Amino acid sequence: MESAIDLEHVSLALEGQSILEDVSLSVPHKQFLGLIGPNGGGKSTLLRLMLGLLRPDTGQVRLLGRSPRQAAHSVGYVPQFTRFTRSFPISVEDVVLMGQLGHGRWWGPWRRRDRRAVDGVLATLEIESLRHRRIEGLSGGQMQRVLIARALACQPSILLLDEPTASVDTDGERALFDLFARLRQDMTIVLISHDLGFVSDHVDRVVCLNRTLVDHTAEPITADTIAQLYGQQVRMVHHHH
Ligand SMILES: Nc1ncnc2c1ncn2[C@@H]1O[C@H](COP(=O)(O)OP(=O)(O)OP(=O)(O)O)[C@@H](O)[C@H]1O
Repeated sequence: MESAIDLEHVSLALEGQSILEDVSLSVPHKQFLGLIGPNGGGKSTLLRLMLGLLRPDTGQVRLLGRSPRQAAHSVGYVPQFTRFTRSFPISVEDVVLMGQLGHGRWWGPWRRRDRRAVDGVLATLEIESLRHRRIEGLSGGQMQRVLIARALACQPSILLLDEPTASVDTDGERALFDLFARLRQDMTIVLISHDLGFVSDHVDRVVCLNRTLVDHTAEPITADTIAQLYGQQVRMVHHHH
């Protein structure tokens, strides 16, 4: 059986600058993968390739054996929090329903079936009580859960998360990783983080991206390795729970 995600010799330059160079990565079904690396290392760009928002200059990206565009209805995406504007006067329910747009439904009044699907994801994220709240007034942790609920609304088999714990406190982080531990039973997860120590406690495998990709499956990750590869930007702190 093919992998959930397959990148073969992917290279990409943007505005004449090489961003990704000969990146190959195969993520088996239901693997929980941590993607780490310094600022500007190309992590978000790699997710954009998986989403079909960018195309590689050379090499190939396949999700579930198909092109990213063909597989889009099976992929949930949680953007970096800071890239999501919160100034719209819309409710939590509306944001979550938006997760179903582009997944085979036409714009128009929400159907009762759509709303019922939202019941399930709001319960999974334990945010039923926020359903009719405007998103402007939510805390960072609450908003992060809303964005994850939105990504789950299409019942994806691949979930891509760009720094989902960046704007939540330590308790919130722990709660999110408990959630990911449940979700990973049903889907493949790729999670971008700066925090190697925290991530490596929870994921199956860690890969580091700094224009080229280094797979740490085979070798133990030490603070020295990280410092040599990436300087001090990646934290190597083990959190004790
Ligand atoms: N549309 C674009 N045009 C030109 N350069 C871009 C574009 N998008 C990203 N870049 C550059 O590509 C590089 C990688 O950016 P990317 O956002 O993928 O890194 P990242 O690893 O996700 O970083 P961070 O941890 O800061 O989010 C950066 O140097 C960035 O300036």
